[in-house]
Amino acid sequence: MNIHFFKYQGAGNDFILIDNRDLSFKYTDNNAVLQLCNRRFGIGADGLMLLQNHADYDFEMLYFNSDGNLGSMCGNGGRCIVAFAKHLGVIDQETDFLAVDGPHYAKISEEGNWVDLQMIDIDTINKDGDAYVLNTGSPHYVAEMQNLKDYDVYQNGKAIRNNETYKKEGINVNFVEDKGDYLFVRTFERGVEDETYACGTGVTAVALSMAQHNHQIGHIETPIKVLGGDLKIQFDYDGKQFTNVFLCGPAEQVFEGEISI
Ligand SMILES: N[C@H](CCC[C@H](N)C(=O)O)C(=O)O
Repeated sequence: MNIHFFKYQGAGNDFILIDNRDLSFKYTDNNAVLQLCNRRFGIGADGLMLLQNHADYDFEMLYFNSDGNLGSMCGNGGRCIVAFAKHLGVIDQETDFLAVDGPHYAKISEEGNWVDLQMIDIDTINKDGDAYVLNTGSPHYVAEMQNLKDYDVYQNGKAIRNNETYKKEGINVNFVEDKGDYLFVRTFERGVEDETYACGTGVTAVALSMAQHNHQIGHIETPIKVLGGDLKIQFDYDGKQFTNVFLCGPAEQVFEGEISI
């Protein structure tokens, strides 16, 4: 099968994008996604997304982790697929599309490389020891620490993701250092089973957890730095519920090509 693909990245979280409105890409076989995402033998990416038609929405997003399995919601992927939809002429500057965790509204800059993506409302944040655990479309564990720059995110993230509590379903593990003006975040992602340069649902989970932790109420804007760049989270918090949650950041097309599998 010959596949025409596009490569996108959002703050260094990188994805293969395929226009599958004609349903020509058959995804019954995990191995195809695994092979395409492989950084040595394929194109290389943290995940693969299909843009498909949907009767009630501008388009539907299907997201696979680089291990070949259908993932839960991917925030940076969501931002990238909005940029891709604009590139294809499927949308203009605003959209309502469908993802695995439900409908999402997003708006995109005129240049097509900055996307504000609305995330699901959140009303439950649990604790695991000192860490926060919540689902922002994907499950996340959030632990605060110092000297995050030098921390072994791979070994420690992997150990938490595979402990007795999380082993079966898996979890994305986020470490956060409060730098005063911004939060510095590093994430070990399930489904990639490695540290990635950014995780959109992860930094969203971090921003909400830190607001609860610091007893912040009202309209909150949280600047975030990750290994691959800068992101911003905006939301309203009344002490119980997080609403109008937006993940804002860059989404860039890197290249396009053909590959046969
Ligand atoms: N990188 C993604 C998260 C992918 C979710 C995946 N790792 C899973 O838990 O299935 C993001 O930007 O939100």
